[in-house]
Amino acid sequence: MDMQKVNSMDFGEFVDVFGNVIERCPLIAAAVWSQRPFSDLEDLERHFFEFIDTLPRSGQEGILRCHPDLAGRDLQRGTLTAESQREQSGAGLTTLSGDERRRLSELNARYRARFGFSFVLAVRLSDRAAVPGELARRLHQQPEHELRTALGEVKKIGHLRLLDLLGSEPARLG
Ligand SMILES: NC(=O)NC1=NC(=O)NC1=O
Repeated sequence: MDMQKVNSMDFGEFVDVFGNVIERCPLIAAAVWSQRPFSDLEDLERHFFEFIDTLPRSGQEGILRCHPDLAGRDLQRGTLTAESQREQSGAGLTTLSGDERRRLSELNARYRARFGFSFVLAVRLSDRAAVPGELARRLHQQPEHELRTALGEVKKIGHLRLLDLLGSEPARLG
């Protein structure tokens, strides 16, 4: 998909395509649409990220709460969004042992109790073996620092999803 196509989308099309770039936060795409035209993927992405950065803390925490837990209830129930399903199964989170799932669930609960939002990690850039360790490490971060770290992961997920959507056009030979 090229930027000319993106810039010609009406509101409904734009939110249909980009509404889940930030997990379960179509509001962000709905807001960013009015910033068109976008010069390229980086420009489009910058608008998504500026929206997140300029939210009050409560809004930023709300974005984190919209993310389904890793190997959590949504995955068990099959209620993940298509993007999350691909990411979580791609990272091997659908084939955890009972013990691994219980450990992750217990760590997630401790993390949520401490910070008031879910643990978010761009699992396409990680793997199932690293998740518990990363969660345990971040569990001890200071809240202000962890909020920034978690939002950084949201942006990594968003960047990869935008690449999936806009990808690099097949090189035009000649
Ligand atoms: N809580 C999460 O980190 N969720 C997710 N990370 C991903 O990369 N995809 C998800 O659904």
